[in-house]
Amino acid sequence: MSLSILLVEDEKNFALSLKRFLEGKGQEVYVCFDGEKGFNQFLELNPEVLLVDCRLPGMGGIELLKKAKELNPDLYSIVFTAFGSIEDAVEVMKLGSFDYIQKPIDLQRLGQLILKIEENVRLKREIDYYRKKEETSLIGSSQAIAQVKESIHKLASLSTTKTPPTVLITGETGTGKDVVARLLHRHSSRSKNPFIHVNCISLPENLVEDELFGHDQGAFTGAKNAKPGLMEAADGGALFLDEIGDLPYNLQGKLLTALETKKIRRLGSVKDRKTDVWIIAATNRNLFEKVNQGSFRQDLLFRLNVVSIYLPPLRDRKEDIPDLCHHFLKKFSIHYGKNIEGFKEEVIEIFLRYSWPGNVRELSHKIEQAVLWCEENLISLKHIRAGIKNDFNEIPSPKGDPIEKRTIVEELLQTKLSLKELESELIKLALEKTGGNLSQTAKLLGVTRDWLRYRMEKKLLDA
Ligand SMILES: Nc1ncnc2c1ncn2[C@@H]1O[C@H](COP(=O)(O)OP(=O)(O)OP(=O)(O)O)[C@@H](O)[C@H]1O
Repeated sequence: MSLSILLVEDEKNFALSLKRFLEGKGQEVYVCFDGEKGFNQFLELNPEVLLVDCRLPGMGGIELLKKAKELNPDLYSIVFTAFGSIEDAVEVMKLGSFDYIQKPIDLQRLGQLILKIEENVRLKREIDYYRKKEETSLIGSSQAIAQVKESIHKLASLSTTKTPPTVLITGETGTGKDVVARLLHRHSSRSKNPFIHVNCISLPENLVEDELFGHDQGAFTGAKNAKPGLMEAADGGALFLDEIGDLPYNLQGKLLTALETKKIRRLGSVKDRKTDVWIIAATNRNLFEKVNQGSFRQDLLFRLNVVSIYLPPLRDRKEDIPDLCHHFLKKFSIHYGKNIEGFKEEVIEIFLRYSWPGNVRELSHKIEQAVLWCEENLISLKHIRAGIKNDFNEIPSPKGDPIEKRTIVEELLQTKLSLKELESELIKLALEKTGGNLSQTAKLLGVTRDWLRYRMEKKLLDA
């Protein structure tokens, strides 16, 4: 594991020799020679460790530390001083610095401190990971989900020191591709190493290459320091390339080379670096179609598709809906501090009839919204439809469905509007929807045009 370290030290020769020493220990070190620039660099890099000299031109080391700690209280810092004043030492430790050491620096001691920090950072990453792990589980008892779980376990049992085969996860949006990618990593022998998620669609095209492969110092205007890319950051772990279908064509070749040679080359570099990254890719597009259209490389598709996992849309595995409903109900009840026991049967019935174009994500949002509105023991249709006009009001309902009809009528009765008022409101709304066209309004209401005209005239007479 390598730490990202920012070193702010005005003695140039000392700073550069320290950089070499730490890089020799496998760390990524960025150097600045004055406080002001050091702070700007800190804002840009957000390093895990700050090594800073107490006395600096421009902004002093203690002030820099104070500002950096305000922005990132988890930052590890070690402060150097040539003067060894007790007041400085007290202030530095009060600011939560990891240590304070006097110049000339004892490199062995510094090396040990860095090792300790590395251990702490590793632990923190693991804790964060386990926290995340609790949040991730693949719910569902359908045949399709059972098969996906089997694939995850098969891949996990390949506890090999070699890089596992590339996996391509396909399925419509919201079907759980991200969940599967995380589970693959979590159950694999790489679970203690990073899992890095990159959404190829959200990266601006000109930045994708830099993000994935990094750059060397001076690779382009503004590249003041070398920066490792995400392929390097995921070394030993997994890189999840989400929406891979949107990876720019010119980078597809570079990714293919990286996959085949297990080496990457930073922008502006002539040196290849070895990487051991498990690539998991996902897409909701048909990549074979993209190959036919000439926007996706066939050789890359074959390279990615060594193992493929398909997540069918929720409408094709409706038996998962009850389990998912209870899972999300529990999750959001805890989150919003509610005590809701379950769903009225009518809710599950209607959920089973809906087509869920947004898949599990849409179901999860729907339940979150219902939990927010519900102040009773059970979630009923009124909570599902509450408050907002949304697509869900258009759930296809087989004509004459007794449960649906009864629920609507019950809701209407609760409004305490008279039959006359209801009729009048219904006609008004239908007229609005058809832009005042009588024939269409009559059709919408399931009545004849003459009947509609008669009721409207009567309404005018009654008024
Ligand atoms: N089987 C499942 N069990 C539990 N939660 C699930 C399941 N499938 C999806 N989810 C949840 O649904 C939401 C959407 O899932 P996810 O982000 O994995 O979908 P996706 O296929 O990656 O979508 P996109 O293509 O839009 O990125 C997430 O909150 C996820 O936790």
